[in-house]
Amino acid sequence: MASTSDRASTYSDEDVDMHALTDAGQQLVDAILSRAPIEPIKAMITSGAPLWYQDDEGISALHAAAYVENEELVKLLIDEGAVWNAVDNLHNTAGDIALSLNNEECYTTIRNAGIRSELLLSLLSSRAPPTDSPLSLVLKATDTSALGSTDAFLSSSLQYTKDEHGQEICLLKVSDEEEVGVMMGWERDIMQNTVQKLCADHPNLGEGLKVLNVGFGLGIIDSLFQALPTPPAMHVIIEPHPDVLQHMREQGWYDKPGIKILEGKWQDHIDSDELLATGGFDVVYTDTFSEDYKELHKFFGYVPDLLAGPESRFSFFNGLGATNALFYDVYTHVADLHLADVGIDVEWSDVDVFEGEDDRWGKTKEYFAMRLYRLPIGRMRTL
Ligand SMILES: C[S@@+](CC[C@H](N)C(=O)[O-])C[C@H]1O[C@@H](n2cnc3c(N)ncnc32)[C@H](O)[C@@H]1O
Repeated sequence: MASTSDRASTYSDEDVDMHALTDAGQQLVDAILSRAPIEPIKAMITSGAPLWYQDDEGISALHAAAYVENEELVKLLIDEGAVWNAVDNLHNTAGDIALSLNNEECYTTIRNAGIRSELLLSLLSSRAPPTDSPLSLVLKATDTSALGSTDAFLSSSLQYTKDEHGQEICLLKVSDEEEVGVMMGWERDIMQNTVQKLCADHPNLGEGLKVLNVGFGLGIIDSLFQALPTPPAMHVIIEPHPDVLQHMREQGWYDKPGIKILEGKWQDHIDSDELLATGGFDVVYTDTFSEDYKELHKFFGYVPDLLAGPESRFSFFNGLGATNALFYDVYTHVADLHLADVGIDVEWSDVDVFEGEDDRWGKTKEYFAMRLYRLPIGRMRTL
C-alpha cells in the first residue's frame, strides 16, 4: 500500500487542485439531487464548487436543479454563471430536462439565459472579436467541412437523385461513408406553407409579385412561386453552386419568362446596383446551406432595403439549432429580436413536419429533429 508521502509525490499541485475542484463539483451535484436546502448549496458555490463540472453522465449542477425542479436554484445557478447550453451524455441540456418535466418556470429561466448570452455574443462578434475567441464559438462556424464552410461546400459535388419513395433529393457527399441531404422532399410542406403565407393574400398577387429567392436547392419554393395563380412579374434567384446552376440549366430555368438568375453567393449580389435597381421586392426568401447564424443575421440587415413597402414580406428557413428543443427555441427568439432591431416584426406559425412519418427520411433528417417547424413571416413595422 502506498504511503501518504508516496501519493503526494505521485500527484502535482495542479492534479490536487483539479481533484479538489471535481470533488467539490460532484458534492454540489449530489447535494442538489438529494434536495439539500438552498443555504448550504449557496455556501458550496461561494467556497468555489465549480458550476461547469459535469459528472460521468454529463450532469451539471444546472441539470440537477432542473431534475429536482427547484426554480429558485435554477435562477441562482444561472445568476452565478452556470453554462446554459451544456449537454449531458444523452445530449440533453438542463432546459430540455425542464421541458420534459413541463416545468415552464425553470425552462424559461434557462431559455432566457440562452437568449441573453447569444445576443451578447452576437453583439461582441459584430464588433469583431479575435477569430479564435472562445466567446464566438456558438455563433461562428468552426466546422470547415462542406457542412459548415461555404467555400468547402461550393467546391464539393452534389448529386440530384431520387430516394426510395421516388422523391427528388439533392445530396452532398461528405465522405465515402456519409451523404447529407442539402434539400429533401420532407421540406416541401414547409415551403408550401411559406409560399401560402408570403403570397396568398398579398395585394399585388393579381398583377404578379416581384420575388427574390436566395438558394435554389431542389427548386421547390421557386416552382411554387411559379405556380401562383398569377406567376411572378419578376423572379430573381441567387445561387452559387456550379452543380445546382447546371441542374437549373438542364431543367430550363434559364429560359423561363420573368426569371433572372444571379450566379454567385448572396454576399456577392445583395447590395449590387442590379438588385437595388429593381425598386424592392414584394417577397424575399432565403434558405442557404452551410452558413451559420452570423451570416443569417447579416442578411437580416439587408432585408429592409430589399423590401418594396409595408405590404412586402420576408421569410427564411428557420432550421438553426433544430436538433435540440432548447437551442431551436433560443435561435428562434434571437432571430425575432434581431429582426425587430432592423424594424421587422415577425408572425410565427407552426408546421407539423412529422405527421406520423417519424423515420421516413432516416439519417438525412437528423439536422431537423423538431416535430414543429416555427415558420417566420416578417413585415416592416409601420409607425
Ligand atoms: C437548402 S437549399 C435551398 C432549397 C430551396 N429552398 C428549395 O425549395 O428547394 C440551399 C441552397 O442554397 C445555396 N447556397 C449556399 N450558400 C449560399 C449563399 N451564400 N448564397 C446563395 N445561395 C447559397 C446552395 O447551393 C443550395 O442550392
